[in-house]
This record gives sequence, structure tokens and C-alpha cells, in this order.
Amino acid sequence: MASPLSPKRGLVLVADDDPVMRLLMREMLEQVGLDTLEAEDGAQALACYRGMAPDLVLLDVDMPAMDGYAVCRAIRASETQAAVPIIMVTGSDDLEAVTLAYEEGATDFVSKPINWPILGHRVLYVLRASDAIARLRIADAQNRAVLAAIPDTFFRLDKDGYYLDYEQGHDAHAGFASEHCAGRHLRDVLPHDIAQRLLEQARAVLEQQQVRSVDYELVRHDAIHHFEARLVATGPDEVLGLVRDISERKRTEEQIRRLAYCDSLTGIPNRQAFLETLERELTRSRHGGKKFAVLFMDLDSFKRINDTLGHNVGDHLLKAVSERLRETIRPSDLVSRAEQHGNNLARLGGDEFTILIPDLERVENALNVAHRVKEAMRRPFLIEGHEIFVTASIGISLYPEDGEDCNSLLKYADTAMYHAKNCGKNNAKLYSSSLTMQIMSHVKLEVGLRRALQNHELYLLYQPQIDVPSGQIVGVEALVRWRHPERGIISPTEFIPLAEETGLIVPIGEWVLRTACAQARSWADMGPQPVRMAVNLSAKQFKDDNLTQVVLTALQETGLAPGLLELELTEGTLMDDARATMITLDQLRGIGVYLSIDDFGTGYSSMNYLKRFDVRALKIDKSFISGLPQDSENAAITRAIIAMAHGLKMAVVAEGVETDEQLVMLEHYGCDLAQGYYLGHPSPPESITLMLRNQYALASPATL
Ligand SMILES: Nc1nc2c(ncn2[C@@H]2O[C@@H]3COP(=O)(O)O[C@H]4[C@@H](O)[C@H](n5cnc6c(=O)[nH]c(N)nc65)O[C@@H]4COP(=O)(O)O[C@H]3[C@H]2O)c(=O)[nH]1
Repeated sequence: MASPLSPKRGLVLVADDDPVMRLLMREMLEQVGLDTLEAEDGAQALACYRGMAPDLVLLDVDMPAMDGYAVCRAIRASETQAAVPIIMVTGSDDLEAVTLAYEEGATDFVSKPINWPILGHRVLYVLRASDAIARLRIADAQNRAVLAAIPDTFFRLDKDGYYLDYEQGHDAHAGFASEHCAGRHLRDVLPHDIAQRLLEQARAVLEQQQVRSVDYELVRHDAIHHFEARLVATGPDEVLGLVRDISERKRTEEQIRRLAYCDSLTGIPNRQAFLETLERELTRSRHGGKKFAVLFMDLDSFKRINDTLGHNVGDHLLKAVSERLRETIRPSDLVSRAEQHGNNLARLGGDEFTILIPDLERVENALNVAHRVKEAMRRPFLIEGHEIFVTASIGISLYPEDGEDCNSLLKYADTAMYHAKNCGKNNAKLYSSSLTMQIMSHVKLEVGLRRALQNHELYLLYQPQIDVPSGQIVGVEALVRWRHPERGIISPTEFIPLAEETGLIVPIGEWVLRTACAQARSWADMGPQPVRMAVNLSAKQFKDDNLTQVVLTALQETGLAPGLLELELTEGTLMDDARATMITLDQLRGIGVYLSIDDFGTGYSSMNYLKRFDVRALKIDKSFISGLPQDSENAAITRAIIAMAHGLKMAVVAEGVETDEQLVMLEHYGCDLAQGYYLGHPSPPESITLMLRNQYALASPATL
């Protein structure tokens, strides 16, 4: 009966000169399912072995002519591959025979007298063991082949971190010599921190029986090499490590990272890189209870430069800007950690740049950086022979005050930047939640303003202008108001800038002009001395190519004499683009309208310009009048302006006259006209009609 232990049956050569022994042996072996062959002497045994290739040889030591030892030796000598198991049958307790048998290459022995019942099992066991050894040999050969084929260095470690062995890989630069490591501790071979990490991971590998890897860097032959050690448990207390030089892979990864994270034009980090830096900073600051700021910078006139000087110059400018920013944000107040430095600055796209200021102790630090950036941008850029002047608008958001996540912080810095732009460019503004409210209401106001004209929500008030010596009303200024359906009356100081920004000033201005001209015409028809109608023109209106035509049409449609229309311009409007201004002024003068300068004294106040522009009158800003008569400085300025204007044959209007004393003083200085609450508030047309009626009645009662 076959033994349940036997994995496979086989062919056994039984060699013995005693036929009884051979018979018994064969009987026992066939009992356990083995096939047998027999040989009656050594020579026959050898021939049989060569001819039949048995799986096992049972060999009696004492045989005539060629004994068992000689046969064993001959078999072993002829073997090229796996060794066939040979069991020698020796005399009882013949230690010398046993020793000799092993020396000749025997696998096992049985001694006489043979324990027949167990012989078959013994043979089966040896067959199985030799089978296992053969398999092990194959596996070992395969392992060696694999290890020889891969370039990695490999080693074995015990659980305490001692190298059991160490086999250097193909790249001799990468590893250590075998004798340098075998028997030594990781710490004696590698820098302490790397050894520690390897040891920790090796222990984890033993605990969890999972493959783990550790990346580390070593300076080898004056160059930094990156290595990856993969650790795998090969027993309960033993770890196999495969070490590969991954420097090339790291370089490729770095190259890919650079391509994915760098702005190709300027070489600084791009939006993606910045967002990731921001994310890391957020986590760091959250844990460390720290603050940081995000600066959002936009160049004020980049589009103009691109359009006028071409994209090539635009690209060069962006490069130069990023370089200058890099220099500007280098000082230590900006950079908390060296490796962070490069990523603190980024180009989000177009002319938008961002800067991260970590470890912010005071908000002022962020403002200081913004200030430095602004100053750096103001220095002219020399690009392809062009001297280019740019300014920057900067918005700042703060963590944690303004937001708790990257997108919000970036969005708020952007919002603050727009606010800075709206506040006159070349500005830096902090974001505050009230700013969002402000912007929201700004947007709502804009939507409302677009409807205001159609819905007849705009109307004009008129403020009288008095001839100082005579006290007569000689003119009125038209001042627009907006009756908002929900908010009530809105001042022009609030909605005119918005109208300018959105371009709505052009249709609104046109409406004001037509309405005012029509009103002036109806007053002109009322009496002998017609009053002049002053209308404010904002800068945008003045630049509108259609302005002259609009003025002409308003005059023609209403039939108002051009000399009765006064257009008030501010100094800023006139100075903006001198050449274009001269042309428009010439055209307006050609029509015959009266031109004056509003808010004089608050801007450039240049006499040269006044001469060149050749306007008929100037209005002294009310800020100079309000201090009179006590403020001696303002008094001196007012007197000087009046004298200068008269020298240029210009009439002078004083704005904001609120008291009798002011009027007396202005009269004393020779001021021509005055306007202000003391003389009349901005009023509805009916009130002015009444005033004019009274005036005409007093002058000539017969006309009433
Ligand atoms: N404190 C004080 N203020 C006085 C006194 N007398 C008059 N004012 C105010 O001073 C402003 C004078 O107008 P502005 O300098 O042309 O300044 C105007 C003008 O620049 C602009 N604006 C008004 N209407 C129009 C318009 O139809 N078109 C354009 N483009 N701008 C306009 O809005 C500005 C403000 O207009 P308002 O709010 O009507 O304010 C008016 C007027 O109400 C006084 O005695 N004391």
C-alpha cells in the first residue's frame, strides 16, 4: 500500500550481490508503490544507473569486484545536474563504513540488519527530501539569476539592523563594497538619519509583512545620488533590501515637475504651483497658529503696452517684471524657509503675479512688501530700446482674517486688487469683508444706473452764480441728481465716478447737456439778460470723439445761443493728453461755447497750461473758500489766483461761498462771480425761475 506521505512514486535501483536481499528489498519498495530495478554487482549497478536513470539507488557496500563506495563515487563523478539520492546499505554499527559512505557522496544509509517494514518509508522520505532539495536548488538558481540580471544592490538585514550580507549591484558607484557592510550595523555604514529610517521601515516590514520603500540621498563621488531601498521580509527576523540608484528618475521627475509647475515665459512658478504652495502654507499656519498674506499684483497698463509696442516687448516686460519681483521679495522678512523661497512668487497668467508672505507678524509687513513692489515697478524698464513706465495695483488678503481656504484667499486678494485699481491704480489695498459688501453694492448700483436714464430717475438742480459787484444772477450750474427707487436721492459724487468707470457717463452727460440747454433756452426766453448755463464735463466725456457733435446737436435742438453754454472742465481732464485736448478745445471754441476750469487749485494749477488752453474762466475750489476769512494762507492763495486769472484776462468764480464775510472778502479781492449756499442752494428749475422773475422784476418792473 502506498504511503500517504509519498508525494510521487519513482524508480529505485536495488544493487546487492545477495539475491535474497534483493528480493526482500524489491518486495518492500513495491509495497509502498515504487518501481524497482536490480543489479547483482557494482558494474551492473553502474550500467543500470546509466541506462535507466533511476530516481534513487539503494546500494550495498559489500559487493564483489566493484563495491558500493566505488559505484557511489562513479555515479557522483558522472553527474552533471541534480544529484540522485543514494542510500548505502552498511553492516551494523559500522561507523567507519558510514563515514566513508558520506565521503563518497551518499545521501543516507541503512544498516543491517534491515528493519524491513520501514525500509520503503525511509526510501520514500529520502526521495521526498531530495525532491525538495532539487526544488530549492532550482529556486536558488532562479533567485541568483534574477539578482544577477537586475542592477540593484541587495542585502539582508537582521531585525536589529545588522547586515547579514551585502551584494553590490551593477553600478559600482551606487553602493558600498560588500566587505564594508557585511556584519556591520546600518548606522556604521549610512548617515544616522537614513540608517534610522531604514531600521524603522525594516521593523514595520517584519511586523506587517508588507513591502516598504525608503528614499534617501547620499553624496557619492562628489555628486548627490538618490536611492530607493525596497524592503521585504524573507523570514520572521530577516529583511531583504533591494537598493536602486534612482537619480536619473528623479532628474526626469524634476524636469516634468518644472514643466508642469513653471511658467514657461518667466520661469517662475505658475498658478498650479502657487496653489499647492498656498495649500501647504495653509496647513502649516493652521497647525502652527501662524498668519500669512497673499499679495495679488496686476500691472496697470500692460494691455496698452502690448497693443502699442507689440507682444514681443510685452513678453520681455513680463520677464523683467518677474525678475524685479524676485529681487524685491528676497529680503528676509519674506522668507521663512529656504526651500520655500522659489515658490513664494508666481505668475498666474497675463500680467497677474502673486506673492506669498509666510509667518506674518504684523499686517504692516505685508503692506511694506506691497510698497516695495510698487516702488520696484516704478523704475523704468528698458526693453528693446523702449523706456517703459509701468505701475502696479496690489491687493492683499490675510490668513486667517479674510479666509480659511486657498481659493477664497486668492479670490479676495484679487478683489482687493480690483479695489486698488478703482482707487486710482498704483495702489495697494487690503481685502476686508466690508470690501465685498462694497463691491456688491457697487455692482447693484451699476445695474441701477443703467436703468436710471430710461426710468427717468435722473434730474437736474441748478445753482445760481452771482455777479459779485452787482449781486445779479448771471449764470447757473446744472448739477445732476439720481432719485433711486430704494435708496432715495444719490449724490453725483457717488454715482458720477461709477458712470465714468462704466462708460455710462457718455449717455448720461448727453442727457444732462440736452436738458440743461433746453432749460437755459426757456430762461433765455424769459427776460432781457439771459443767464449762462454751466454744465460739468467729466474726463471721459471730454475724450469722447462725439463730444463736439453732441454739444452742437444740443444747441441746435434747443436753439440756445452757444455763448450761453459754459462747459466746466477740471484741470485733470485738460492735462491728460495735451495734444488731443487742444484739438477738442479748438473745436468747442469754434462752436462758440464758454469754457471754464472747475475746482481750480486742487490739481496742477499751472499757469502755462492755462495760457495754452485759453479758457475763459476758472472756478476757485470751495476748499480754499471754506477757510475764509480766518485762514490767512487760503486767503493769500485765493487772492493770488484771482490776480493771476485777471492777468490772463480770465473771469474768476468762487465756489462754496457760505457766509457774508466770505462774499465781502471775495469782493474785496476783485472776484467776478460767486456761487454757494449763501447765495443759493442747488435748486429745482421752478425756484430758479422764481428767482430770475424777481430779479427781472426789480430791474425793470415793466417786463413782468
Ligand atoms: N460745501 C458746500 N458745497 C457747495 C456749496 N455750494 C455748492 N456746493 C456743492 O459743490 C459742488 C459743486 O459742483 P462741482 O465742483 O462741479 O462738483 C460736482 C461735479 O464734479 C459732479 N457733478 C455734478 N453734476 C454733474 C454732471 O451733470 N456731470 C458731471 N460730469 N459731473 C457732475 O459732482 C460734483 C458734486 O456735485 P454736488 O454734490 O451737486 O455738489 C456741488 C454743490 O452742491 C457750498 O456753499 N458749500
